[in-house]
Amino acid sequence: MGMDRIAGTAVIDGKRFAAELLEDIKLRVESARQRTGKVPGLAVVLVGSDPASAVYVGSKHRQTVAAGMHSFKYELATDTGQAELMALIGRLNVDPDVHGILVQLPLPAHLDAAAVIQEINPDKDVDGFHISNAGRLSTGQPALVPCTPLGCLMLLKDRLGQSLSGLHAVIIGKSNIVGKPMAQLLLAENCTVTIAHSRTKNTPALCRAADILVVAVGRPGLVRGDWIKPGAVVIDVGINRIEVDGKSRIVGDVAFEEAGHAAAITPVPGGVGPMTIACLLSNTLTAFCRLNAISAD
Ligand SMILES: Nc1nc(=O)c2c([nH]1)NC[C@@H]1CN(c3ccc(C(=O)N[C@@H](CCC(=O)O)C(=O)O)cc3)C=[N+]21
Repeated sequence: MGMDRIAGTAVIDGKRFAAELLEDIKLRVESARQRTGKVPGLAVVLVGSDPASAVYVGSKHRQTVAAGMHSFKYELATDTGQAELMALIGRLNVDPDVHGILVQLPLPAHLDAAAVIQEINPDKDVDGFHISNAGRLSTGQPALVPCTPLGCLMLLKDRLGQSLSGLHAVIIGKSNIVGKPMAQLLLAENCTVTIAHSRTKNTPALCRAADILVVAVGRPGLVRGDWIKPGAVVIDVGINRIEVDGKSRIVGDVAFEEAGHAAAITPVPGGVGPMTIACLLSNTLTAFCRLNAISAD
């Protein structure tokens, strides 16, 4: 995989990996279309007008179409009620042209996001947020896996030569969306997994033992150079908007310029972010193939 270097450290090019994955998905979408006469379809539901969410949803729409899939966008008013949203999910669950359903988070505060997610047909839950998919992942059954940790795992395997067995992975962050599913994926790869979080007492010392360090907290520069073991692979999931000299910039959770002794690190932007969207499309194709009982390639 293409990558630049800072000193001896490889900068993992997630943007390029995601672009290559998209090309591969495009070929497999065409193959699936020829075998079934049908086209995979992704429905994205956006409630309200959060500008960042609108940008992400626009990007998802463009890439879905670029991969040869159908994209259905539902843009609902901020004051949409719970019942109305649940009814829409109910219709998408049984719509034969829809194979993936994504409800953009966060939802406005008056809506019960957990209830909405549990309403999604688990076989169409391309975010992998449904309890059924979380349970499937943690018990080793075929699941739809949350996109961000799935993308992180792909980058790690590409970097470390597929087998992660026996490596010590430390994950900072215990969210249902990144930290916990990341831990399950790495356990399934036979890593030794430690999860650190805001109440962990000796996080820097734990990190210094990590062969693989995954950081998903949302605090710019949290991880300093001396938290990183020489030769470790560092995956920075953070996306933080900060002001530098009056300009808005996006940075991760790792002090990137202090990581010169890591073997490799993902940059922000251009690392994990683009992989999240590529994995969403990959999950939509996976869902389509399972719903149609065909193989994925
Ligand atoms: N149901 C749901 N599923 C999601 O997957 C979901 C969501 N809700 N809500 C919001 C977060 C955020 N998210 C990102 C996807 C791609 C980039 C991405 O491609 N970032 C680029 C560019 C960043 C930029 O310039 O804005 C990068 O890191 O290089 C970032 C963030 C998906 N999310």
